[in-house]
Amino acid sequence: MTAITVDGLTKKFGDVTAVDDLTFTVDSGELFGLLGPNGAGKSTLIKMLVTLLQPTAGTATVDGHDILTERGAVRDSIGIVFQEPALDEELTGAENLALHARMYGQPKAEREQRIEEILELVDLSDERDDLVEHYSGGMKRRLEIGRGLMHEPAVLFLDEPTVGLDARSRRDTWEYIQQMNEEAGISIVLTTHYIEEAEQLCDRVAIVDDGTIAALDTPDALKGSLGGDVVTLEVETDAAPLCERLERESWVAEYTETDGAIHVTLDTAESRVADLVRLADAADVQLSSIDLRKPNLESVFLSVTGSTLDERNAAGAGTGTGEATAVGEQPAESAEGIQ
Ligand SMILES: Nc1ncnc2c1ncn2[C@@H]1O[C@H](COP(=O)(O)OP(=O)(O)OP(=O)(O)O)[C@@H](O)[C@H]1O
Repeated sequence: MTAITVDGLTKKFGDVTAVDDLTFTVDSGELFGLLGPNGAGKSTLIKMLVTLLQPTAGTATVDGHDILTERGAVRDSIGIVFQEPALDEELTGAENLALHARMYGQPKAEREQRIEEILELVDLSDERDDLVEHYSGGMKRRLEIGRGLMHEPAVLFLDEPTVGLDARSRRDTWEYIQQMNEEAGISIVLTTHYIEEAEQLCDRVAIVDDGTIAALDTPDALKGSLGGDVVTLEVETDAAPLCERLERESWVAEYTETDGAIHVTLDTAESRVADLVRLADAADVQLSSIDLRKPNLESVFLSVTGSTLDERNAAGAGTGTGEATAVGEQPAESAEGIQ
């Protein structure tokens, strides 16, 4: 089943094309990541999918409902957690969830049971009656994610779910996101500019750059597209005899020789290090060091966009809107509020 279909979706702001003719699908139950630098167009895409922004062209369906013609049904089937915190700090955790449930018109009995389930899911049962102002950053984020799940949406949108969190809270939040995806079977679309987040968490990742999708696949397939791991052998003597032997090995995808080193591309390099050392011995070539590098999404980003994500983030700083629309604060183009 398909959770989301995106068909030629485009958004222009004056001369700026924030989202440029995107077409892709998200499967039901999938944890789908939009990875890209600040200003790539991720938030704009999400805002169109959750019906907060009107597309310039194209359309999409969410849980089978068209974002242009069935806005109410789309809104009933989604949960949203934006970058900007949208909790009432002067209420307790449980009260924040109750407020949300009342807005969705959940009956009291159902609401109370759901609040306890959600608090347990995000591990905040013991803090249910503490004021949110006393929560840590990670706890607030967990409560927000839980709140997005209160009305049992089919699809949950998370815009930069771990931005501003320390490394420990980030990892904890990843665990909760994964748990919700697996246990509640909910489809999740998240945006991130953290390589590791996309790599660790997502079933499939779309690399978004300048409003377009530069690559889309599972993290493993994206990394695999680079042709394998790279082992760099630094040599103290003439490399030629070793190159001759590498030429004959079927498990060597390719090798390049630079000054004092041979870079060998191959699959599952860790299982071939001993073979490489043996070949060097047999060729009578002295090695001074061996370095093994696995491709990561950073190298994929570099390969498909021509620059690193950090370079793009630095260049894009100030070009993005820098803020997400908080829940309830819809832009002028949106006719109705959304919670
Ligand atoms: N309301 C707006 N008016 C004019 N330009 C906008 C508006 N919203 C976004 N943009 C522009 O559209 C482009 C994409 O911005 P968007 O916020 O979608 O990127 P992003 O990938 O989500 O980055 P960030 O995480 O920094 O928000 C940027 O060039 C941005 O300046």
